[in-house]
Amino acid sequence: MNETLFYVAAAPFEAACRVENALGQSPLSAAHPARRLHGHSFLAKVRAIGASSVEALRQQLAHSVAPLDYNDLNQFLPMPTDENLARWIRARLALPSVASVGVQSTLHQGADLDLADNAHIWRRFRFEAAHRLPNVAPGHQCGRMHGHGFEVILHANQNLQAQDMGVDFDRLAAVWQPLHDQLHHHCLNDIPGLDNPTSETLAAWLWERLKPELDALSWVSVYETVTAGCHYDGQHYRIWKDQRFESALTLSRADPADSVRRLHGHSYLLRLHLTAPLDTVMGWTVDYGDVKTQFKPIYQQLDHHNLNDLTGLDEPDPASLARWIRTQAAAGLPQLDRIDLYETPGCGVVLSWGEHEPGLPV
Ligand SMILES: Nc1nc2c(c(=O)[nH]1)N=C([C@H](O)[C@H](O)COP(=O)(O)OP(=O)(O)OP(=O)(O)O)CN2
Repeated sequence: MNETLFYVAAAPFEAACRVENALGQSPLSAAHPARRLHGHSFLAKVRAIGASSVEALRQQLAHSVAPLDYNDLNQFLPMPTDENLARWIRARLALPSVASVGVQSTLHQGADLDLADNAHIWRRFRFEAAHRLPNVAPGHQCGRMHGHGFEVILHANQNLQAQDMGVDFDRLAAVWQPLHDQLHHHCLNDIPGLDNPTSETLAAWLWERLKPELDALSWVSVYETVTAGCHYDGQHYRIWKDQRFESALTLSRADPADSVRRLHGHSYLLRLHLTAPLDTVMGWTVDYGDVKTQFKPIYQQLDHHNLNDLTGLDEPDPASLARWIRTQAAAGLPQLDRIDLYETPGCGVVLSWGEHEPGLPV
């Protein structure tokens, strides 16, 4: 399977806007609050195939959004939807290697656009519920009644066809609301169809109910905990498990003037993605706990260590480190097909070699 390496970077900016043009026209309803002057802590994101370094890409993105910071977006673009902002930043970045540019206006919603204006619109929701997994082995922690603050992301994919806006975030909220009412402050095991409420079962249950309401729905993501969850697209289950490690490094091949040649460190975030068919008895693909167990020997080499001491890794730049992790994890985690490795929040690499949707941006 071909491997794709994306460099990813993020840059924040604070800005005011009004989602209507100078003529008072807007894709939003007349009473929509976003038509009033308001502000957001925006986050711009870029994903590029090839960059001299993650930091270079971050600096290019930060430079591109700098004029927008503490400014009025309507002075820069007539209709400052997240989609148009992504287009504006993409044009200013002018990097041939860019795969997508995203803008999120809040922590809970955003739009990512590729070069052909294929848009990925997403919005995050949350509900609080109890559950237990009835088929796990005796003593497994998830067999006990417990609960989570579950988070769900609804993803919609469409080509924008030059429109200012794709699927309205409010539309995502509207289709979500009846499901929130069924799930929030309930025990999932009591809900028909959720007698074995794994992340996988829940993602498929949500998909079946939402897809007829929203044709553009492309994925449903269920965050069972802050470190683990499942994406489902009507056919494929893709789970992830996050690991954090604290490591020191020097990058001896960097430019002589670059401070990363000095001994420094990062709090890394590693997201392991696995694709596997559903085990219909367990209701899951691979137990998150097993992912953690299989990864433990690798984790122990990474966490609170100097990455320059790792055997078989010449230089611990994020791309080389992600490839090293892929090699080390292959035997224990054969279902692994993507690794996201962030050195700093939003900045790192995505290494993908799976068959299905390597580009899912979140
Ligand atoms: N593939 C799945 N594996 C597991 C599921 C699931 O739904 N699908 N569910 C569970 C448990 O319900 C559990 O609550 C979550 O598991 P885990 O990530 O192991 O939880 P931790 O609190 O131990 O997470 P850490 O952040 O690693 O401490 C189990 N597996």
